[in-house]
Amino acid sequence: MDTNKPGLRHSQISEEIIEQVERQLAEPPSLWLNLTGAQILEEEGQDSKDIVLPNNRSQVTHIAIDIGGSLAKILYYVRDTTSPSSSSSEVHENVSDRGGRLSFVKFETSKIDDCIQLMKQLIQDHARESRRKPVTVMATGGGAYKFYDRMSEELNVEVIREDEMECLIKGLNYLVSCIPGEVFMLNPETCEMAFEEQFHDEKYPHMLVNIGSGVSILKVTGPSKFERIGGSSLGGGTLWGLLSLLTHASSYDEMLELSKKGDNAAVDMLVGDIYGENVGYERFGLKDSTIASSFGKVFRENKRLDEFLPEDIARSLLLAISNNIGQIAYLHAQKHNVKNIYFGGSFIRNHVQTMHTLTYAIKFWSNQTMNAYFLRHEGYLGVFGAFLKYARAESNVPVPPIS
Ligand SMILES: Nc1ncnc2c1ncn2[C@@H]1O[C@H](COP(=O)(O)OP(=O)(O)OP(=O)(O)O)[C@@H](O)[C@H]1O
Ligand SMILES: CC(C)(CO)[C@@H](O)C(=O)NCCC(=O)O
Repeated sequence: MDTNKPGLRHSQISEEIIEQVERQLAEPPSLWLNLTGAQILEEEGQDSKDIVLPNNRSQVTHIAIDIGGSLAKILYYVRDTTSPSSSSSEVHENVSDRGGRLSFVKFETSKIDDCIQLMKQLIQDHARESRRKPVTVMATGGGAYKFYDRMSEELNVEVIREDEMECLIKGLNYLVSCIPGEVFMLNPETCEMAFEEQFHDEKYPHMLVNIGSGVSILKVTGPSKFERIGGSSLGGGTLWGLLSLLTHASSYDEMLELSKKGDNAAVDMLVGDIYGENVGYERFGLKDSTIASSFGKVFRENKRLDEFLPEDIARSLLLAISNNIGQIAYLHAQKHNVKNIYFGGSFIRNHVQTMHTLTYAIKFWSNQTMNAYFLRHEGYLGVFGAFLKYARAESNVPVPPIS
């Protein structure tokens, strides 16, 4: 393990591995649930631009939504007639016992109209069969309160609100315990993913660092026992907002793409910029290539914004925010005596550089004693938790029990 302090200018990650990992994590896969188990369905994911609505053999029976400050995440449950292991033409007779598919879609919260429209369509398709029980919508996140009246009126169904932190923890604990292949670690040297069935003996306590618009840090001591031990307003919304001011990128993914090509040393002040090239402050583990001050070089360069490369700015800001969150996470874990840290929230977007920075920070500061874990459905913990609360109460949704 490299002993350099986090915040190094470059990380030696092979392009090939980055591509490999990011291809594998491109979009959150659908899940299949039935009474005896749950699994990830490895197939093309969906984005709001190419949503495939269920066909008429299937029924959307449950919808959950998590409306945050930046993104609204929808999950819909389709009681399907085909099992994942059968060919698409094979139809099972006893449909109600077969289980069903959970699909995940996200929208920008600013496009809440489109989001409500999608739910409306799913509900209307379901309602065509008058004998069916009406769909109930489970809503969480701040928007469950902000848009409650609108959703109730426009959807014309019961909307049940659930606390966002409770939902996050329910979703996390279920995904970790019940979905094989959901949780992974990143090798801090090579960035290869490591999937293991059992990462650690002690299930509790663990910590969730949820990086959404802002950051919430939760200590979890039991399946539904947790406390919010910290937070930070420097989160995903900060990166998204500042990069939309400072670069021409029009989407979050474009910003992440830019950051891959940048050299943050063009804007960050490195230890070597202060001590002299090839001279560091080794006595305290500060190499010449360590970032001494994020964006610290900008002022003395005396250049206009358009004279800096957007790629360099994107990389610098992503590193600054990820390092800061990694360090706060470590400090909270140390203070609360927690070894295993799960990182969630859409900020991560399964982006290798971000996961690497977080992993590196945790490993370095804890002297290798703490672990950083990531999840394939990182941005969907809350919406999944909201669904589980309802599914549990409803006997007709086959959800395998938590192990
Ligand atoms: N397609 C995207 N568009 C915009 N932001 C994205 C996208 N994908 C990932 N992000 C990042 O994810 C962040 C939002 O994460 P998430 O959905 O977990 O939080 P939220 O629920 O909106 O926020 P909060 O919980 O703080 O209310 C954004 O601020 C941005 O940094
Ligand atoms: C306000 C919430 C909880 C909304 O999800 C989130 O954005 C957050 O945790 N923000 C950080 C607030 C703080 O602790 O400084």
